[in-house]
Amino acid sequence: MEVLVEKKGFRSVQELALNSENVTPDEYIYEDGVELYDALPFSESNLHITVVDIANLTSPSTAIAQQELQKLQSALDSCGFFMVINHGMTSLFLDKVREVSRQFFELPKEEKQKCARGLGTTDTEGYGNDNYSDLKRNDWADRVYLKVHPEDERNLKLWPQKLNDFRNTTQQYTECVLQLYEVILRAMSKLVNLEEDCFQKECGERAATYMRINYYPPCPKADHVLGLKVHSDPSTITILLQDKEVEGLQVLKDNKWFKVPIVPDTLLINVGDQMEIMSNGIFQSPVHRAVVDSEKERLTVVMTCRPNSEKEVKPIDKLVNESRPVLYKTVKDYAILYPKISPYGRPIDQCKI
Ligand SMILES: O=C(O)CCC(=O)C(=O)O
Ligand SMILES: [Fe+2]
Repeated sequence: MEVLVEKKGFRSVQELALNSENVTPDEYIYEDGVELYDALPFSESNLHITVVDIANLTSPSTAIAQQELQKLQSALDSCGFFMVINHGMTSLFLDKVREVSRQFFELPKEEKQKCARGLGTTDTEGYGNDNYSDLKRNDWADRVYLKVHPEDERNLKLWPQKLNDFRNTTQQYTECVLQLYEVILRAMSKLVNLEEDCFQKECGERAATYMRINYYPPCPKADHVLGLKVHSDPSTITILLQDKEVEGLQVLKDNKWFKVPIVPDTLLINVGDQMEIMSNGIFQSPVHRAVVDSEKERLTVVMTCRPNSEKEVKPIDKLVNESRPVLYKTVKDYAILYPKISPYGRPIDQCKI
């Protein structure tokens, strides 16, 4: 397995960072520096991101829930990202999720390789990175990408065997995330005056959740590489656990890049492309990217929730009318297909009618 992976060019960024003797290979380098990438200016200020209180959102008091819904609305209108508090997960538990994720990257190379992804472009699950020889630039990151739900569709041979707590913690985290997911989808349905379970129904039975652990080693040329290219997420929504100390996520707003600050104990949520399609463009998926640090590693744990890959996803009928005609084509298995067609920026632009 290892030989095959090496022969076909899998090169872990983690190893590269250790062995590079301060030389960063060209295929990672943006010559003009990442601040100028796409000629979009960079703001030194942090983006203001609305904090939504899940306890309020689910409060039996209509007035309290309504007030919180308005906050969610303003977050979705302003940048498509929001933070949540009172989500039911303790600080200690979130630390545990980060810890088992980090432990994966501390495993010996041979152990990590046992979980290596296949090499086909649709074999995305497992350990590796998304650096293909036909891309112009590589990302300064390795990742582990695993289907965590539905449980009987887990590909357990790609899960690390030597980490005792990995499976339990991931199981627990998945359960918590699925609950949160439901609360958010219900709230978003309410915001567009649909039945509360409408978005969930649109995702089909056995909708999928994937966990993606992003590991960004430090890079001596940090201001000339990207940890993750400019993209929007192909998910319905994405639930992101940030690194505890090291910032790196940036969001595009009004043609400027803004830093997303770390707020302890919150989770960060963003709209994905398939929600944009279902909502007929009422909710928009934000464009974002990750930068890396010159000295410190960074780790994020991302849960992407998305429709069943067999389900046709299209704008919901009730959100189509004379003033808002159908804006998107019907798609199927979007999360696999579209990023391959357009690995930069917003593949969803190709679904616009
Ligand atoms: O690591 C981050 O901050 C961003 C991760 C991300 O955008 C993704 O995994 O889709
Ligand atoms: Fe993303």
